[in-house]
Amino acid sequence: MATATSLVRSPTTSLSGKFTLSDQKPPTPPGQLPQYPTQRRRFTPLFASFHDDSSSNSGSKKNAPAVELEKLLDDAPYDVVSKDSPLHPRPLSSTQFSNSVSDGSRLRVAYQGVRGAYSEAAAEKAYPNCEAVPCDQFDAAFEAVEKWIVDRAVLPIENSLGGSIHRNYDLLLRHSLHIVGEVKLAVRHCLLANHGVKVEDLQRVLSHPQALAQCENTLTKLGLSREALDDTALSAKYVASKKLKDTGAVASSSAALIYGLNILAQDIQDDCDNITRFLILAREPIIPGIEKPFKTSIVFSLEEGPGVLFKALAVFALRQINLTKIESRPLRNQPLRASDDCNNGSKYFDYLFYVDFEASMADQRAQNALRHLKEFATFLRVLGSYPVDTTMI
Ligand SMILES: O=C(O)C(=O)C[C@]1(C(=O)O)C=C[C@@H](O)C=C1
Repeated sequence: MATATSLVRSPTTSLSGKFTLSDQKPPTPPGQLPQYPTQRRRFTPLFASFHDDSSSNSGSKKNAPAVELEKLLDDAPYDVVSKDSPLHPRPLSSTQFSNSVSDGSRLRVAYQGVRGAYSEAAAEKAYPNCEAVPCDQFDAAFEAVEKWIVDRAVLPIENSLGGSIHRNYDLLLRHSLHIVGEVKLAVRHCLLANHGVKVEDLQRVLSHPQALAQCENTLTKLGLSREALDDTALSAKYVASKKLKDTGAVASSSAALIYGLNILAQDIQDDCDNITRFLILAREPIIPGIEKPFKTSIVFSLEEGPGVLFKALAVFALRQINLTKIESRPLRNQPLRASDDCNNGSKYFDYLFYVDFEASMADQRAQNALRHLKEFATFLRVLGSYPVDTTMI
C-alpha cells in the first residue's frame, strides 16, 4: 500500500541545490516530442516543509466555508498520532514547492486532499507502490508535476452521479501536462461521526460538494444541513479534531479509520454504482499503442455557424469512432463573440469542446479524423492518448 513520503525517508541533502523557478523545465513546444532528461534532479525535502508553521495552508483557507478551518491543522489533537507526526503530512501547496525532494526511488503521485481522500485511493489504484503526495488544491497538483516535485498527478474529472469536475477541465488547458491514463474508482460513502454520537444527534454534515451531491437523497431524508469542504477526508479530520457532537462527515471508511471516527451508515450514495473517473497526468505523453483498448482526449474550438458542431462530431462518426464524453466549457479569454450578421446584433458564447473518443492516436482512423477536424477547427489540442481502465466494466 502507498504511504506518505515522510514515513519512509529521512530528509536528504539536495545534490543539485534548491529547486527554484529557474530550474523549471520549459514546456515542450506543441507538435514536438518531449525530451527526457538524462539524469533525474534531486530536490530538498518536501515534507520538511509540512511541519514548518511559516508555510500556511493558504489555498484551503481561501475557500473555507462557515466552519473554522484556520486552526484545523494547528490544533488537531489525535489520540494516537500527534499533529507533527509524518502520519499526518500537511497537504502541499504551491508556495511550498521550494522545499521538496524526490530521490527517484518510488513514483511520487500528487492528489488533491488529505489522507483518506478518494483521490488518494485512486492514486494507489493507479500505482500500487507509489508515494501518494497530498496537495491542498487541484492547481497545486498540476504545478507539482510541472515543477518535477512529483512524477504524476491523479485528479477527478467526472462522476457517474455528480457529473463533470469543471475545474479540472479548465486546468487541463491552462497547464501543459499530458493525460497518460485513467482510473475508475467505486466511491462508497459512509456517514461518520465521533464515538458515542448517534444519527439522531446530528444537525449537519461536512464533505466535498461532489460527495454531498452524490448522497443528496439520503441526507435529505435524514434532514441534515450540509457544508462543503475541500475534500471528504478533510471533513472527517475536522469532525474528529473538534470532537463535534452535532456534526458528521461524509467520507470513506479509510478516513474513519485514519481519524478515529465511527461509521454510522455505509453506502449512503444515492446509487450503488457511484463511480468517479480520474485522469493520470504526466509531463510527457506515452507512446500510444493498439495492442489494448485506448482512448484519446482532445479539446477544440469552432467558428460559429449552423451545423458546425455536427460537422465536427461527424469526423468521428464517419470513421466508426465511438465518442465516450463531450463537455463544453466557456472560452474564457473570449466569452462573447458578435454575430457576423450585423443586422442580427446578437452575441454568442464561445466554447471549448472536450471530447473523449475510443481510438488510439496510433490508429490511422484517429489520425485521419483529427486531420479532418483541423481543417475547420479554430483550435485543436490532443490532451492524451491512453489505455482505457476496463476494471469497472
Ligand atoms: O474529496 C475527496 O475525497 C476526493 O477525492 C474528491 C472527489 C471529487 O472531487 O469528486 C473524488 C471522488 C468523489 O467523487 C468525491 C470527491
